[in-house]
Amino acid sequence: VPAAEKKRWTLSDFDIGKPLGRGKFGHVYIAREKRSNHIVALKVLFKSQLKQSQVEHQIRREVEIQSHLRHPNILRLYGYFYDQKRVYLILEYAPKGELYKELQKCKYFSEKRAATYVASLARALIYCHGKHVIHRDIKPENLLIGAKGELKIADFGWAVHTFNRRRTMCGTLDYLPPEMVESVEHDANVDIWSLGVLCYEFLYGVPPFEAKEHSDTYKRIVQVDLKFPPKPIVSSAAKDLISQMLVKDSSQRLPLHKLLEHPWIVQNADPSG
Ligand SMILES: O=C(O)Cn1ncc2ncnc(NCCc3cnc(NC(=O)Nc4cccc(Cl)c4)s3)c21
Repeated sequence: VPAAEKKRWTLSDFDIGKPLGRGKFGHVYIAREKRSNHIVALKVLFKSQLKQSQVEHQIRREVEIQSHLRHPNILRLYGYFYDQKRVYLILEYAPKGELYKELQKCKYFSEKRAATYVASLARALIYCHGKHVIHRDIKPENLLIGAKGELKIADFGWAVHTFNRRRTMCGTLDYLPPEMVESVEHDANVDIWSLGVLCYEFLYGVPPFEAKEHSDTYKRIVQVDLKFPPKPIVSSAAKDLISQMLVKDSSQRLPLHKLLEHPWIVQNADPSG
């Protein structure tokens, strides 16, 4: 709906449908824009909660960043509006829902499915990095599934333009690379680390540095305490790729364009993504 982006949206422009999920800051509903009959997802955020979490600036940055991103594996944010108490994000609807629920159901993915997802995410991140945007919060909870089973990166609430890198801590610890856990300067290579963590979790069903206590996860990340369980059986090519991504020195991580040429990706990823 390109032309409509300039327009001032209000709640009366939409028929609201069933709730799709409830996040930390508010609920997501399926909705239909009345004039175009276009189906969207509407995320409703309470201003009170945004204020007390001091994340209003992040919403504005997210809208600004997302307004320039157009990629088949990035969930569109068409626009936003607000009323007295709430802020509404108008989002592309992902008919097959949340990836993490799919991962919980399957326990772990086949190498073909994992490689196809990782390749599509690598292409989306190459696109973002080309626009000096780093996502910084790549994890199963922020991945949705489109109508054709393709992955869509959602929630750029933690994304930044690389010229103004910030040291704020993100969501769950599991996905943070050493430089963010040690809160030193970080760059686009943080997304390569998180993609490596994601690839491991796709194949084993658990993230690589999981531990009971936060402090133990922190230690395992900064020591890059990477171990591959004996079960499920995973190819050495997959382990080789993961080992080249989960490298402490961010400049030594396998660049994303090299990832797309890695034998495990070439042999297992479905080119259509
Ligand atoms: O996820 C579900 O519950 C289920 N679901 N199922 C299908 C489906 N189709 C589309 N979207 C869904 N969900 C919304 C995904 C988001 C995209 N972008 C976001 N941005 C954001 O939350 N920003 C934000 C919030 C609070 C503070 C700050 Cl700082 C930033 S959330 C869908």
